[in-house]
Amino acid sequence: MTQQPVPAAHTGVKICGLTEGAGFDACVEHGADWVGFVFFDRSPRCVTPAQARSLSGRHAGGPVRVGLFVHPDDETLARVLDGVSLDVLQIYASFERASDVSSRFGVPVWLSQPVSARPDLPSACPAGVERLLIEPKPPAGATRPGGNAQQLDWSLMQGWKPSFPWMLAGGLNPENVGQAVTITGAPAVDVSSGVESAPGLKSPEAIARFIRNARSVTFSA
Ligand SMILES: O=C(O)c1ccccc1N[C@@H]1O[C@H](COP(=O)(O)O)[C@@H](O)[C@H]1O
Repeated sequence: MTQQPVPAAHTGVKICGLTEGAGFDACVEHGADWVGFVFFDRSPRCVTPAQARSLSGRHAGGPVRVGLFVHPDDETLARVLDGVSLDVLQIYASFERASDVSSRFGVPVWLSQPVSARPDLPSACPAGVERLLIEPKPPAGATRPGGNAQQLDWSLMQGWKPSFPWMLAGGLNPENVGQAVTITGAPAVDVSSGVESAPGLKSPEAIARFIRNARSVTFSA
């Protein structure tokens, strides 16, 4: 029997930390799969629910809207969800809290998994969590757990083949994303600092190049 070619799937791309219209428009124009809004007041990308709603309203449809939260309490999640419609909650929390948020709010939850050595790579995804984000542990003295333009040692991930959905983040940019995908086999990538012209300000040109370069690498579906 003749072997059928395996269709190539494209690498999923999330552009995180949108704060203004030109960056959001570039995500839509160049076909980002997800856009992220940061609800963490120590980030230069922090937005209010009203700002996120206004950006979202620029285009019907378009990328899936992800809200990013750091150890959020229920009140914060409820207040933000009251102000803007989000499709996914990306959180920094324990496995238990992530499962709890998923069942309380009925919105898909993604959970950050900080990694600095191979044993940190998770072998399972907690119940109710849709996807794990693999990113480096923050540097000593960091004021936020992500968005620090810090790169993971991708070689740690060679041969790691999880059976659950995951995404690679940390220090990615248009120049290194192709190599990151090739080495790690990441089905999806997430970027913030690497597509900015200044902290909190996205570069439409860098967004276009990041998406193009991430998708220039194909993997077997
Ligand atoms: O972007 C932020 O400011 C941020 C704040 C707090 C937690 C996470 C944050 N960002 C996340 O980290 C990844 C990687 O960022 P970078 O590309 O290295 O700057 C980013 O994509 C967000 O998911």
